[in-house]
Amino acid sequence: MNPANPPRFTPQGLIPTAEQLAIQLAQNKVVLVDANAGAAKTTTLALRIGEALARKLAPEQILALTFTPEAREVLRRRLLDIGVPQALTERVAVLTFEDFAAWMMDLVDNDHVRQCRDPRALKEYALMAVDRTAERYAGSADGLELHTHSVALSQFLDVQLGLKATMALERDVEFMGAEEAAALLEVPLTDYLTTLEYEILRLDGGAGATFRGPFDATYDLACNLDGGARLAGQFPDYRLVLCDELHDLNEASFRILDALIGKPQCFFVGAGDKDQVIHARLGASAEYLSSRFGERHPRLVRYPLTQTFRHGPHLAYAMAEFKQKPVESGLRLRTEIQQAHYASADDCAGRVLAAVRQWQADGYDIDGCAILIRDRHQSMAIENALIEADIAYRTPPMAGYLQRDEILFLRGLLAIGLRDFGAVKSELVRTAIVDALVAFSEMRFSARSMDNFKQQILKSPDLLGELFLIEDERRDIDLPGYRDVAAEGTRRAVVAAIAWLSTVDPALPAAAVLSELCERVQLVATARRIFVRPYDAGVINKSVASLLAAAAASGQSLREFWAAMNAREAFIRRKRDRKSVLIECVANAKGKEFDHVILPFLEEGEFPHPSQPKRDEENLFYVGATRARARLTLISPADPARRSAFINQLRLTRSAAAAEAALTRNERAPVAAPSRYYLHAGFADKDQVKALGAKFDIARRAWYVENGMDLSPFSLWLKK
Ligand SMILES: Nc1ncnc2c1ncn2[C@@H]1O[C@H](COP(=O)(O)OP(=O)(O)OP(=O)(O)O)[C@@H](O)[C@H]1O
Repeated sequence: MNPANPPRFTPQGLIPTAEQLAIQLAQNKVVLVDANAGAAKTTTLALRIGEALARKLAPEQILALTFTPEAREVLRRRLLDIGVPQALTERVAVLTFEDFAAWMMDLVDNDHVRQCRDPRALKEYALMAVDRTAERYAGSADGLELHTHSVALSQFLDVQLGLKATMALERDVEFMGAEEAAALLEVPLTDYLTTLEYEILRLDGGAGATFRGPFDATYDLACNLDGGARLAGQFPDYRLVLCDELHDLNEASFRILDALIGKPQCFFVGAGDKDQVIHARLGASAEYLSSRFGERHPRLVRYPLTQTFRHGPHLAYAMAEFKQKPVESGLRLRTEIQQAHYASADDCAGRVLAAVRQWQADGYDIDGCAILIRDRHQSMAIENALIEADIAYRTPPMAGYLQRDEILFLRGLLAIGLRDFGAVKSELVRTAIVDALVAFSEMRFSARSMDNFKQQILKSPDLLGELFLIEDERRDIDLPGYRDVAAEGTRRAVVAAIAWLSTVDPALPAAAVLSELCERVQLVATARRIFVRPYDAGVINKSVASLLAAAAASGQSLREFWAAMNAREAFIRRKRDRKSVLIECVANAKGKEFDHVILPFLEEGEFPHPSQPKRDEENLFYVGATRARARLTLISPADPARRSAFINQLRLTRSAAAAEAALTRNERAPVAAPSRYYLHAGFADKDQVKALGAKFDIARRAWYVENGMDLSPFSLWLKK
């Protein structure tokens, strides 16, 4: 520490490490913090804010940005945790990018911009954009594939989001044809043209936004700043801007940050971990951390945060090996890394179950246990094993295996064939089944008639089969060549398959009936057509394969299997209030932490996924493994040749030896004494404690005594 520049802010409850202190005191115009997972980025940014407040910066001149509302709440909480009083914390602008952008856009918006948080409302607009695209380009653009089912609309909404996040729509394509522009931007032509129409609708042809979906405010502000930087002039006078989770930065949010940092009086501190960049599809890229900031601000200074507070040295050192970077842990915690091996998918599920049971047997709460899967198709065997063992589990809403689109589709067919849709109890699942039937049969509907049908179905589930009778209704406008011949074939195949299914004896083995059903509805070919990304289509094949395997393993008849499937769903719903194990996709676990993390299916072909960039897969594994606090269980094939290469990359033998030594070191390290003792002295006591030698901490609004002074005169006010 520089004696000429001692810290003025002393946090409550922790003693900053030398690395944290360096960041707290940094006075450079642009500071980038290269942080490891769990290395207290958020706390450190809060320390920097505390220091600014202690140096009498007005709280209104501080802006702290996050990417998610959850991260925003954590940062607010951390400010309070480290002792910034509530009244001061409330005056600091801690906002998501989207909050900040919406606030700024409000200065130029028309009245009544509709905020669409509900994806259903966005789908309405997406449908209107599809119609406009059909009207405008149906005759002129080759390769136009306009679909209006829910899967196509979701994919379209994803693509338009990606185009905005990367600011690709702002690229100069003026002299290019649409095909060429779409190829340059690496998106399907149909989605590109539909995005253009969607934006015309949304921005009322340039008059101003009429509605905004998620991320649109950020995008609109980034566009505004680009087009002459009109709003930058109206930004509040921020002297300190901070940003958490910089690894989620994309081009649109980068441009907003850049405009903020561009103000001469503004200082910036951002923290991120380039190894946690996993949202490449939303335009997140390690480039911002590694080079873009540097290009814009050649004098930026980097500070490391290597020490993790989440787990002990065993996991810290394994991750250091994995990522070939320094990771340290000062905790006296033996984070265990356990391994188990399996012969088959069912066996893998059995090992997961054993790991959960061991955790319980060791006296821990199963609420703290998370099974993090690479993809949803992997959860079938695991969910079944947990149900059989009567262990409650939770998944995010509609994210269980039985609620995957392709499984909902098959469930819908079975419901019609067996005339038993009433067996599906949840209304949410029922409407999702209708959506899946429409999507996988490549049917065409107006949104209104779909909604009517769903309403009816909720009241009389046995009408489900009628879905295929109303299909022929035209959309609101007549669109010749709107869908291709293959899609027409799918619908016919589905109708024929349903007719066949209703003649099948439900006492026949489920596995045989289901595999014939998949053939008859051309499930694989259809999936390939309706899912634009080959990756998604591939996951569907695996998912259907696991359903067939489960049916075969159960030895059940069709009727029994159908009943068991619905009973399973009811089981999960019933158990929702009990303590439960979490099943979640690794990508969605970012930013969270769990006492025990179980990573199953660590095999080549699954994790890393062969079609995805190696770096992304490595980052995903790193994110998953670093969520663990006390225990990490890695489950991989018994055959070493089939094991995920990630396991070897952890160099567990070597890292464990170093970790043992570090743990001993941590256990022997003296507990550092606090540098100050804070007093419970109110306004009425101020003259008295001041006369006794206490000092006032302006950031914490509290009186304190320096370490080393005689504390006995202060015993009345000493905090425990
Ligand atoms: N110097 C310190 N000494 C002890 N504990 C600390 C210290 N700094 C932070 N912590 C604790 O570490 C925990 C994690 O901190 P924080 O929430 O800031 O991490 P994070 O930013 O969420 O981590 P990640 O890097 O994964 O985003 C908190 O409980 C915090 O109190």
